[in-house]
Amino acid sequence: MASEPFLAVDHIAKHFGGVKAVKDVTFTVNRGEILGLIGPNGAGKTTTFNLISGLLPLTGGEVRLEGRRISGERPDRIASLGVARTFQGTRIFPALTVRENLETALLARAPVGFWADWFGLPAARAIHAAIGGEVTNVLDFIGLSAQAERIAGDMPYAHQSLLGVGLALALKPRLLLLDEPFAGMNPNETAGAAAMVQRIRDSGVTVLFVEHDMAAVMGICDRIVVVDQGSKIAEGAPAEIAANPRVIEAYLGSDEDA
Ligand SMILES: Nc1ncnc2c1ncn2[C@@H]1O[C@H](COP(=O)(O)OP(=O)(O)OP(=O)(O)O)[C@@H](O)[C@H]1O
Repeated sequence: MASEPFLAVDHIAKHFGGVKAVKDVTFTVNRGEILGLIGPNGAGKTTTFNLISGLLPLTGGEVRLEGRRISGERPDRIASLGVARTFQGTRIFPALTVRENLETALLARAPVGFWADWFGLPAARAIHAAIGGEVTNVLDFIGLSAQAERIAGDMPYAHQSLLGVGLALALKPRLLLLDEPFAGMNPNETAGAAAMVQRIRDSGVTVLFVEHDMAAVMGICDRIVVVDQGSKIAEGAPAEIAANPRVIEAYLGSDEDA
């Protein structure tokens, strides 16, 4: 029998009452690849992310990470197994600085109790010192070192989006789900963020991402899965997808301008 794929999305379905947001979608993600999940508005992409990360219960099917069923587990459990994600519109702490955002994410992961932290016990100090180094690394990785002391909510959206990626990276994931990482970015920012996604993959993290910027998707994905109206309509290398008549029709038949 072939060995289990890194991530197996196996006949998943999600119905919201009468709305079949995801009907019967199956695909796999190989370890170390960048897989793009694309499709017109309302195709079911974000719902698929929510099913993989455990934010929503499945109506049918299952999701496995290295052969182990993760669907049905709580989102924090799935995160602790190495699956981190970002959100459309970002979920940063807008009143905190960039550094404080990352410290908060790293502290949430570290085994330090609230009271030990509060009283500045030596163990907590040691953890803070370790976290300082990690914050520096993540800041460097997401290209926000110069913005470390800025209030996150005051930054342009593109920078907030990078910080969202940093918060996910702070969890030291093996699989990173990025929901529209290039939204609201100009071409220069998109190029920088695309290079960052490739660096993330090169550091050993498998990446699954949803994105509307077709040039960026075509440029950095190893493979692409296309969904439309809750169903998978195509899967393949970027060049195959770009030439696929069903994909072209799905996009031309929608209001999508991407
Ligand atoms: N909580 C919900 N309750 C009811 N319907 C929902 C819910 N979430 C999503 N839907 C519906 O499910 C379908 C798929 O939505 P989803 O957000 O997954 O699409 P998407 O491909 O991510 O779209 P977009 O590109 O616009 O973000 C849509 O018809 C949407 O209206």
